[in-house]
Amino acid sequence: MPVLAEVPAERRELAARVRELVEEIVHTDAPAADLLTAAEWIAGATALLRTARRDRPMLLAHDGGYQVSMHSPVEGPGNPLAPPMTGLVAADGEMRATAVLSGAYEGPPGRVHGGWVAALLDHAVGRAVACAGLPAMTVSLTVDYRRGTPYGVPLTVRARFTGSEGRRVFATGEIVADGEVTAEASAILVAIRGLPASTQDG
Ligand SMILES: CCCCCCCCCCCCCCCC(=O)SCCNC(=O)CCNC(=O)[C@H](O)C(C)(C)COP(=O)(O)OP(=O)(O)OC[C@H]1O[C@@H](n2cnc3c(N)ncnc32)[C@H](O)[C@@H]1OP(=O)(O)O
Repeated sequence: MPVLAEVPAERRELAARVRELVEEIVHTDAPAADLLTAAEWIAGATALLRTARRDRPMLLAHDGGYQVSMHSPVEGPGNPLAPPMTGLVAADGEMRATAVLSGAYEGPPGRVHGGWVAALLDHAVGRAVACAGLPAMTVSLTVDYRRGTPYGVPLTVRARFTGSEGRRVFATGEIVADGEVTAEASAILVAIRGLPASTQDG
């Protein structure tokens, strides 16, 4: 699988602008005519991109010294669905990254939707075990929501490999906002044979 030397700046830029767009869509009180005008502009941009559509998303690129899944919906700097994760550090079975989620991720009022909290943690445990040399898929994820996870502020996402038994791989993780743990996870993953060695990089 080819790995790009870096995330193309234009892809990062496009995804960032779409994230802003999504945030404004959920906050705007613009009149109906302006909503329709914006919808037409967006349709134009979509049509432009569709003229050069790939069959599959482009996957891996280097970013800040690490291989990232460029279009992952959680960490991907090129995917506007992803918050994304930044400042990734992953080595020896431990990972840490930062994510800032906008109001577009709201679940309970003023707080991040629990499904997105779980997505961050699922991704984090996958990252942690991959950088322990055991690329694996989650088969069980238990999340304890300790307090509301705020949006609009930096969240520290951490996870670590805690052991393995046969093909089962174990990991824990947590999200920290303003020095307080908001959610904790424990996960069981199953090691996948035959994944490319690149997925074992930090
Ligand atoms: C690629 C990009 C790279 C980018 C650069 C690197 C970045 C790298 C980080 C990326 C991070 C991504 C993070 C994404 C995180 C997801 O999104 S993971 C996706 C969500 N998970 C899935 O889709 C998995 C769905 N499940 C499956 O496909 C199948 O269960 C699996 C995983 C293939 C395993 O099936 P299987 O091979 O038939 O194995 P099976 O015999 O059922 O189970 C194996 C063992 O696990 C146990 N087990 C199975 N299920 C359970 C369970 N629920 N509870 C407890 N034990 C269980 C079994 O009892 C068995 O134990 P033993 O008998 O061996 O002791």
